[in-house]
Amino acid sequence: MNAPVRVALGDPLINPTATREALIRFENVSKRFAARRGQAEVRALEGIDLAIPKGAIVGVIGRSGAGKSTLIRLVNGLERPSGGAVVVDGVDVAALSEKGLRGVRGAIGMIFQHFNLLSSRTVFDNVGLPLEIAGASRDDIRRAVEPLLELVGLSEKRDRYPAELSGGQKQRVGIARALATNPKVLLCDEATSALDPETTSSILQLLKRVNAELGVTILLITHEMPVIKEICDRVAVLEGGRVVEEGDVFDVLTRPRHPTTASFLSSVTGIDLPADVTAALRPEAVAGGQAVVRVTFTGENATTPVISRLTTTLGIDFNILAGRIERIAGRPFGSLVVSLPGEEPGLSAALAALSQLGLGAEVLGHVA
Ligand SMILES: Nc1ncnc2c1ncn2[C@@H]1O[C@H](COP(=O)(O)OP(=O)(O)OP(=O)(O)O)[C@@H](O)[C@H]1O
Repeated sequence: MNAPVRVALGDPLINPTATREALIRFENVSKRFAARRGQAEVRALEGIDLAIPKGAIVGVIGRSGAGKSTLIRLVNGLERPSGGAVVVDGVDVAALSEKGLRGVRGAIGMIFQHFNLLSSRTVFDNVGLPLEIAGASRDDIRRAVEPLLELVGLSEKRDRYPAELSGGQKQRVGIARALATNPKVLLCDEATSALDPETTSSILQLLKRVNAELGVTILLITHEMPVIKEICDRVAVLEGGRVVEEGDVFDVLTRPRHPTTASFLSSVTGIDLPADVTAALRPEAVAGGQAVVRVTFTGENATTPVISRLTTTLGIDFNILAGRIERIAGRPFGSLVVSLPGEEPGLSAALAALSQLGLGAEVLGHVA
C-alpha cells in the first residue's frame, strides 16, 4: 500500500477586489455578419447573457470560430451588436455614436496577440501614444508613462524600438500602453498565444498584479485552459456563438457540465495513464479483474489523508496507477487513478462509499 496522500490546504484564494456588481453586461446580445458574394450570413453570436463583475478577471474560452474575438470587440465598439445591449459601466456602448464611443474607449484598454506596437516609435513613445492622441502635455505624458514602465519592468528599455525587444517585452509595452489612460477595463485578445509557456506565465502574473494593484477589471479571451486556470476568477465557455457554460473557475474546472468544457480540461486536470494500462482498458467488467477508477477530491474534502480514509472506510486495498494535485484558482484539486476489485456488488459499494466521503469517482474501464 502506498503512503497516504496528504494535501496541504490554504484558504481559497478569492480575488479581494472582485465584487458582484457588474462592470460589463451583455444582455441577449447577437451579432450577425451579412451574407457576401456567395457566402451565407454568419451568426457569430446568439443570445449572449453575461456579467463581468467589477474587479474580477473573467476568461472566455472557445475554439477557433466560436465568436470570442467578436464578443470582446463588442465591448469597445469595434463591432456593433445586431441585437441586445452591451453595457459598460452603466453605458450601452451599442447605442453610442462614433464620438460617444471615443469617450468610452478611454476607460477601456486593449492588448493583442501580436502586440500591435508602432515599429517607428520607442518603447516610451508607444506607451505614451494614447495620451498624445488625447492631447496631453509632454510633462503629463512623462508623469504617466514612467510609473507604467516601472510597473511592467521596462524602465531601462524606454528608448529601445519594438524590433529590439522579445515577445514578452513587447507584450509588456502593450500592457503599459493599454493602461496609459487609466482604464477601468482591460480587454486581452489572445494576449499570450504567441508566447512560450514561461513568458506566458510571467505575463499572466503581470496581469494579475494589474488587477490586484490597480483594480482593473480584466476580460480575456483564449483557447487555452491553462490561462483560465492560472489567473481567472470566472470563466465562460463559448461554442458556436453561444455561452454553453459559465461560472466560478474552480467549480467549472472541477465539475464541468458541458462536453466542450470537459474536452478543454484534459490539459489541466487530466492524468496520463501508463500506456500499458490504457492499452489494456476494456469497457466491460472482467471476471476476477480490476476496475480502473478516477477519484477526484477538492479543497473541501482534501484536508485528511485521502488514501487512508479510503482503506479504513472501504476495507480494501487498491493500487495507485497515477495521480496529480493541481491548484485551480488558488485551490487544490487532486485526481488519483486507482485499480480496485471490479466485480459486483463490491464495485458499486466502493463507488457509493467514495461518494459518501465527498469524493468524485468515475470508472474509466476494466482490466484483467
Ligand atoms: N468581419 C466579419 N465578416 C464576416 N464574418 C466574420 C467577421 N468576423 C468574424 N466572422 C465570423 O464570425 C465567426 C466568429 O468569429 P470570431 O473571430 O469571433 O471567432 P474566434 O472564436 O475569435 O476565432 P479565432 O480563435 O479563430 O480568432 C466566424 O465564423 C467568423 O468567420
